[in-house]
Amino acid sequence: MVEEIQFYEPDELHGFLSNFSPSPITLSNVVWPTSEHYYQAQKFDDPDIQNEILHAPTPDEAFRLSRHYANKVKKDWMDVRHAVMRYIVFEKFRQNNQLAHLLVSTGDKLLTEHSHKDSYWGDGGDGKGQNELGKILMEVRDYFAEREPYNLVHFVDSAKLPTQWGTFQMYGFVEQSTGKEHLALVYGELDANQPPLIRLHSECLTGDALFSARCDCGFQLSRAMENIVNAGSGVLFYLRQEGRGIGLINKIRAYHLQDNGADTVEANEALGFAADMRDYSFCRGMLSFLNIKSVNLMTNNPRKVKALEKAGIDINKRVALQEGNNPHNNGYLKTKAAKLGHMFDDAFIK
Ligand SMILES: Nc1nc2c(ncn2[C@@H]2O[C@H](COP(=O)(O)OP(=O)(O)OP(=O)(O)O)[C@@H](O)[C@H]2O)c(=O)[nH]1
Ligand SMILES: [Zn+2]
Repeated sequence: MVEEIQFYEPDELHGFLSNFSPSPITLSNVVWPTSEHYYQAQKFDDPDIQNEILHAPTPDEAFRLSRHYANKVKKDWMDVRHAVMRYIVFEKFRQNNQLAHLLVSTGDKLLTEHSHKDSYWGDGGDGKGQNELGKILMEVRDYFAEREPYNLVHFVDSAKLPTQWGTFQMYGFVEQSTGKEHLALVYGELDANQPPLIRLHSECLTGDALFSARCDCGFQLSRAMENIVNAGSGVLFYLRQEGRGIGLINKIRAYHLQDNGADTVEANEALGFAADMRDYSFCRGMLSFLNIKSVNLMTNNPRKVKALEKAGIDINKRVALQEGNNPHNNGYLKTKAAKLGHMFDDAFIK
């Protein structure tokens, strides 16, 4: 059975699908506050009425004004209204990245405008209406669903995550090509015109959760979260790339080989893996969802910088994150510098 999403009020769970939900749309230097404002204004040829609707304080008021001027609606309106609606709904999602991601994340569910007032755009309240708005939304969804970055990850839900440093908002995503679940922990308000401080942290269960001193991951994770809070805003992406992409059990095998003298790169190769199996291309989906185009990236890894650049993300600045050098990981850090190119200050790994 096909699952259905019914929407109507803009402040309900799937309210972003409603034409009444706030979604600025710029057309010929004019900013329409909602698709409803634009749609109602197009009923008239009179520029004064159009202008009055454009400046209506709410979409409800835009709707009311259009009813008020009902006798001035242009003659061919019924012939063109579907095309007008299709155009503005497409623009709404094309110009509001996060809304396009949310739309694609509805998957293949049936989208229904559940309106007892409208049996053309909506389902008429009894399910017998034509649901033309729902059909347009599904058509727009099909368009974005096959395109990057919308097809890279699906956003699922978001919730608060209080931590010892501060309260983050945690966003959950599913990578479409692998089914892996990734997180973005957002702190503070992101400013669309300022590159935020971010960390792309590759999962390391042993270091991040089990206090391992074999690597520097856990130390870097805490410092990155602290730095983000101190900066006032930023994002920690927690990427499920355990063991540089070989998985936890293979990492244990690699550690076993290292217990017997191999270094971290030799161990991977002995197991038949490349030194680093991580792919970062899906990160563009999460960054786009958060409307981030340029970043200040906390990392010592030049491959990460290159991979992100290749994925179309501008690295405004690299910020070193040198943490947790200790007798158990000193050899590992030296190998990372020598063989994987990690940029450490000499004083840090001496
Ligand atoms: N295969 C393998 N993975 C490891 C080993 N030690 C740590 N890892 C994994 O390496 C990943 C972290 O990579 P690092 O090279 O420490 O750091 P990075 O992410 O490349 O670079 P930074 O951004 O500077 O931290 C995590 O997924 C760890 O689980 C190891 O000996 N073998
Ligand atoms: Zn680690």
